[in-house]
Amino acid sequence: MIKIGLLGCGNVGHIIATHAESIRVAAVFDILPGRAEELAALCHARPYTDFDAFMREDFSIVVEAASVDAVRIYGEAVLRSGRDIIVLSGGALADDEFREHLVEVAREAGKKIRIPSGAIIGLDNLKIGQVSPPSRLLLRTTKPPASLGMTAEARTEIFKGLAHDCIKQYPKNINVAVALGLAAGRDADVELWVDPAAERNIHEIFVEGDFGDIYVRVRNVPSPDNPATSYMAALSILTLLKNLENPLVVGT
Ligand SMILES: NC(=O)C1=CN([C@@H]2O[C@H](COP(=O)(O)OP(=O)(O)OC[C@H]3O[C@@H](n4cnc5c(N)ncnc54)[C@H](OP(=O)(O)O)[C@@H]3O)[C@@H](O)[C@H]2O)C=CC1
Ligand SMILES: O=C([O-])CC(=O)C(=O)O
Repeated sequence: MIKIGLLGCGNVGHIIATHAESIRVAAVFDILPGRAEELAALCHARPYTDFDAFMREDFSIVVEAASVDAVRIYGEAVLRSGRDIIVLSGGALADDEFREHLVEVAREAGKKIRIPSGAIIGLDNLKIGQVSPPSRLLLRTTKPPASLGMTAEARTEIFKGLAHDCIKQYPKNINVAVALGLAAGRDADVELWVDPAAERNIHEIFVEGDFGDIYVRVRNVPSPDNPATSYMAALSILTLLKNLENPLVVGT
């Protein structure tokens, strides 16, 4: 059974810990002691607020479900310790210099940085963009005001531009756009909308290229404990973990 270290004891951390059937959560880490202890008790793991002590525990992979900052702070140390890392806050990799450095560290250590599909569908075959670059790659995200931590009277576009700029302004809401770009091999265009009539976190993906065109719409149920995060993101990590050691690999 794969043993994981969970970095981040918030909403996704809870879903992973309470649905961990094919994996064992050996240790959990968070800035706040109360959060780490509460989650550890739920899944019979050891709680840590000291990162070095957390890293001395016995696990082979770290699951990051914390923040863009956490990836920047701890990513390198995880890889250098000889563990793979699953990065949900993939927005951290929008910074070219940081991403290239982290990838180089992973290469030297013989370890992997895995970015799950998270709150969207289809990162697997969007990788065709690395072979045949898309002429259009747009993510239109619409969230209810609560998911964006704001109020709004009417549907309003609050950002239009490139993913690597959007993630700086909305690091808790648009990691998917950076993941999309990393898969397809070019920075995605992003429109971010707040809509008081929306009840779900909606991601619409538009792609055009030599192959034809794609339109995908994902209407995600917000997580009960953090409406910014779609419930699907936690399921995506659980699924990635469940398949890690499966010899049959489905998807590009
Ligand atoms: N790629 C994708 O598709 C998606 C990515 N995400 C991202 O996944 C991450 C987790 O989401 P979610 O669980 O809902 O978020 P939560 O805010 O509910 O939980 C994150 C937890 O990690 C803690 N944390 C943050 N930074 C650090 C740090 N530097 N060191 C230790 N602990 C830290 C937080 O503490 P505190 O509250 O004190 O900051 C909090 O307890 C977020 O970054 C989110 O944006 C979410 C959905 C989809
Ligand atoms: O969960 C979502 O809908 C997307 C999200 O928050 C992110 O990508 O950071």
